[in-house]
Amino acid sequence: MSKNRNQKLVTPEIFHQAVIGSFTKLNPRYMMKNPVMFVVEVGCIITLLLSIFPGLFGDVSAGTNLRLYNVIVCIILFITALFANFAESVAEGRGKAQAASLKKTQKDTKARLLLENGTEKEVLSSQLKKGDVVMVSAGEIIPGDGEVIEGIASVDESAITGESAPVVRESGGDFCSVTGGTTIVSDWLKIRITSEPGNSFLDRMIALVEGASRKKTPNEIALNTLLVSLTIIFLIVIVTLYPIGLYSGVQLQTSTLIALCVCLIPTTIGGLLSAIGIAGMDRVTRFNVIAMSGKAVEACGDVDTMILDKTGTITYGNRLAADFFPVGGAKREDLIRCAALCSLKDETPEGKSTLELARQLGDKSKELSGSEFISFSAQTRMSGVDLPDGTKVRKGASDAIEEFVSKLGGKVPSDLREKVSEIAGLGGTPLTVCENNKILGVIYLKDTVKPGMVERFERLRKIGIKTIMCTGDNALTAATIAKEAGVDGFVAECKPEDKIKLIKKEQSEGKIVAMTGDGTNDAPALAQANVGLAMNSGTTAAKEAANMVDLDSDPTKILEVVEIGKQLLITRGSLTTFSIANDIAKYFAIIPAMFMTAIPELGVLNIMNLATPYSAILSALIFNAIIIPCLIPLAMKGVKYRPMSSGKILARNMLIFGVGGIITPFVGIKIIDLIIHPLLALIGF
Ligand SMILES: Nc1ncnc2c1ncn2[C@@H]1O[C@H](COP(=O)(O)OP(=O)(O)OP(=O)(O)O)[C@@H](O)[C@H]1O
Ligand SMILES: [K+]
Ligand SMILES: [Mg+2]
Repeated sequence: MSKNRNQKLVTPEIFHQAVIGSFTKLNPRYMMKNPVMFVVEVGCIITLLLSIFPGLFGDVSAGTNLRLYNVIVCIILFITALFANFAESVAEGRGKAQAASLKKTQKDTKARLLLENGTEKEVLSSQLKKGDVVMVSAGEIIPGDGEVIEGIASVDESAITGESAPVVRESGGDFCSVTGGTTIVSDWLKIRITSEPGNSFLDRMIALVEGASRKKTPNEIALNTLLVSLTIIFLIVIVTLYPIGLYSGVQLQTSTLIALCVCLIPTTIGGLLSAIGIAGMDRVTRFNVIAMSGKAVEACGDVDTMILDKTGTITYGNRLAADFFPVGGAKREDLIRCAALCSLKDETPEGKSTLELARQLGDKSKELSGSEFISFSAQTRMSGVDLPDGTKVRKGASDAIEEFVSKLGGKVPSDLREKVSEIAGLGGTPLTVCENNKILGVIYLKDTVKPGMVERFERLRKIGIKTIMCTGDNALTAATIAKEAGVDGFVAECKPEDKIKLIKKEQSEGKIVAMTGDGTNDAPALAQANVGLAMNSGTTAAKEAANMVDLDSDPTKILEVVEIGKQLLITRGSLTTFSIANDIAKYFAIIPAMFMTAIPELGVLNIMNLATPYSAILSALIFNAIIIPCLIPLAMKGVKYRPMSSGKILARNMLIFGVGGIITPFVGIKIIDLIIHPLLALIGF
């Protein structure tokens, strides 16, 4: 995980940039995108005018310096707007810092383009087009995103993943994808470029972490609408207060009305909203996951169902051959020989380890010239070889082999089922081996459930997420592993298209579905899922279909990403509750103080016992401003939560942030009042 990524909330550099950003974002054209803060800015401009022409709107003052009062309100409003901009700039700054380190990787490098006549031509990496084929050898930088079409090499991807251990990339299979900017450490690769210039993975990643391509998410838009409605309501309240004041013999000054308005509109959440969203994406990036949009991160928070692969996700995935069991009276040597024969060219972990075990047991079978190898596919669930003499040797899922043998007129030995069940009962994968129409026996493939899985699924269950394990394995193995890992459900003998069916079924019940995938096979399912997390090592098709990519290619990462999404939603909900509760509390703090002199009965409501109306208003306004930077750390880090159902989380947070939101301003405003009242008294307020 992001070991070399900066974990500090704000570095001096980010702080510096954010201060500059706070001012440049004051541009009204930019502020308008955030209507709540725009109202603050308009208020600031009006009070500025009133600082120059105090009598502009016919305000009168009884004994106090009206101009000075307007100046003070104007300054506090200005600072409020700056604080909100600062929050957003800090969040953006963290992304920009990451983008800067990525950009270092993005320099133009030389590339060796292979021409059709077989010769090489040196070009710049920026000139490479989709479909070009390049040669890259040890020590050279891979000039663009692509797929390996020949060769096998170890690649240092630390430039983008921060992970220093090199990874193997090879043609075919699920580890054929390479990213521009990474370096080949040993051997060579022939690569077909898969991205157009300027639209590489790195380009898109930089744009995303910089926030350049950030769009408001549907939830943000909905919340914004709510905030705007509240703002309009409070504007109306303030406008009607003026005649009410006149009627009861108080002439409220324009600055007071503006101050009151700003205190009442939801500036806290208005100022922190985009920072919360950016921070959510940033937190995902820190886990070395690139989210293609804020919407994707947010969807994580709504996930109800998580679909996980068994092999490689729940288990280690390097299924190792552990033993050979002959059936139907076949000789063990024959079983081992055939298992080895059909694994000679099988590059899967299953194939490699079968061959290895066979060799350990003394097998010496060699490739016969003219043999035709049939590689494994998830569709057929078997692999094998057709020998020059026409003999067909296969290994694969037992039901697939049984069908294969039956078609050739063979019989299924009576003791096969028993052996298969025995292996499956241990959570292992049985691979049945046949030579033409004769079943010889079973290979026992062992795989282990990763440690800590039970706890992780338990956590997910508590937050109301259902986990379903998908596997191409037989039902018994699936059931055993599912039980051991503690998933809620499983689908056995699952083909790629079954995954899409499963996703669609869940979605038709109104569920939000998350899944991970690596191969091209997974691309349609990744696209269908609400949250699709592709492995960086996977094929380009899978990466393009997904809305998130894990640079570390760790399929279990989906568990963390979903929790980050949940945390984003909880943080936003909590701070919205806090903000609105705050505003209501301020109402009760200021109104009695304002009307106290004219309507002494209101004195009963003045429970806070604030010194003077001026002190009350300015204390509330100051509190309103400083609460924004005080909440930046919470907005960025996210509200801590314990795994429990959404309903419980909501109730708990309503209590903490709602009640807290009502109490905090009472305490805060009172303290500020105690501090500023003597100062105000000095200048005649
Ligand atoms: N190299 C192989 N040769 C022949 N058969 C294989 C090979 N690898 C796997 N199989 C068989 O095909 C089945 C399906 O494999 P597949 O990789 O699609 O799913 P899986 O690895 O069991 O599950 P998951 O979906 O979690 O990866 C396996 O259960 C096994 O019986
Ligand atoms: K407010
Ligand atoms: Mg598999």
